[in-house]
Amino acid sequence: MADSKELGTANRRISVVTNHLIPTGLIPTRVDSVELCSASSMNDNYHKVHGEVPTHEVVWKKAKFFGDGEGYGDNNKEFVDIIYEKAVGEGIAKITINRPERRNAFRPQTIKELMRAFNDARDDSSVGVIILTGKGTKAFCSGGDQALRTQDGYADPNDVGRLNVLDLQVQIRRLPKPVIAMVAGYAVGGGHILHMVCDLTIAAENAIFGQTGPKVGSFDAGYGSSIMSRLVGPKKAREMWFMTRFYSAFEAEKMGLINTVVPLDDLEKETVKWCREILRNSPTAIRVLKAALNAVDDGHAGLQELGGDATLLFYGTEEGIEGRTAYMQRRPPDFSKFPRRP
Ligand SMILES: CC(C)(COP(=O)(O)OP(=O)(O)OC[C@H]1O[C@@H](n2cnc3c(N)ncnc32)[C@H](O)[C@@H]1OP(=O)(O)O)[C@@H](O)C(=O)NCCC(=O)NCCSC(=O)CCC(=O)c1ccccc1C(=O)O
Repeated sequence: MADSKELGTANRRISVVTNHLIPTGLIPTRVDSVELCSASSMNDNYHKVHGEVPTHEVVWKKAKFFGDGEGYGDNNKEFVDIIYEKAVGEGIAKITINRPERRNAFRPQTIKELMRAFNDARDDSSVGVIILTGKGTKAFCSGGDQALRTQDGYADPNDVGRLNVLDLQVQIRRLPKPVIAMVAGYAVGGGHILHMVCDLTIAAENAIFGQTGPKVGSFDAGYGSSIMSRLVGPKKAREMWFMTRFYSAFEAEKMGLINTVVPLDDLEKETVKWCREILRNSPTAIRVLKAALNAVDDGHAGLQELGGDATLLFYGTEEGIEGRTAYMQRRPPDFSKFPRRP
């Protein structure tokens, strides 16, 4: 009779073969592949060296602003629409939309606060991963607050119409750290788009995904259409937008819209585990990969982000330093010792 190690090896081989044979999208379910190839059954040096991801309880603390906090002082008690926290002793920031009575619908004020928090998390070099979530278990976010919708966007306190969520989408997309959407309950309308622009989505079993725009006289012809098409394919994206149906977490996972589904009670624990797993890896590698994964879709802006990372790395090389030093010393640079690599 085969021992568990042999079974594990056999399962892995079957998994490799089947994953090659079955076109992506037709692989039955995540559960099948996990059964075939469980990481815990792997006994190779890679797993011995890196070990298990720690699962101890995370401790959240209201975030102190890393920089000047733009008038928000040392803590964020002035935030009204969001809660901004950082994990004690680990590089995780958590930003929570805090309008549960409105299913976490956003208004211009919400977006402004979210942008301030994301900006701080970007600037704080102790932060490596950011979680975006909604307060409570009923909704991640239900999109723009329809009660405030005017003829030119969503009314701010001065009655000026704004669609500033579009700026937030760009900010998340360009932020050089992974942003993880942690979704319980509804992620619909503009809330659905917010999870799509995040790098990863971890959903609770009660999560529901969908676009409602064409029912309420709205649409997102920007990232909300193009990124969706990339995630689920052009046909399914048309279905989501044209039909305005809602999809369960399991359907969303099957469609490639999200990364994984976990029991509601485990949502934060699992999300933090994913954060810790990412945080063990090279921040520069993650940064460049995020830029690279977005580059083609984001056109010139995507190229600029990736190109900026190349410059950032080049500044740290002897070759880059020689150029600057020569300028400061008023002499021609000597690049002769630097290889012209094949
Ligand atoms: C989310 C629901 C399906 C949840 O249903 P249910 O659990 O039964 O709760 P309700 O009783 O409906 O809601 C409780 C309470 O919350 C209020 N509420 C919920 N959602 C909103 C909202 N979006 N705006 C305002 N208020 C909301 C609801 O009225 C209730 O209040 P009471 O006072 O207790 O009655 C369901 O709530 C639902 O369908 N919600 C609306 C979903 C929706 O259509 N959202 C708007 C989609 S359009 C959009 O988001 C555009 C956003 C945008 O800014 C944009 C514009 C242009 C380009 C791009 C974008 C973009 O990307 O975002």
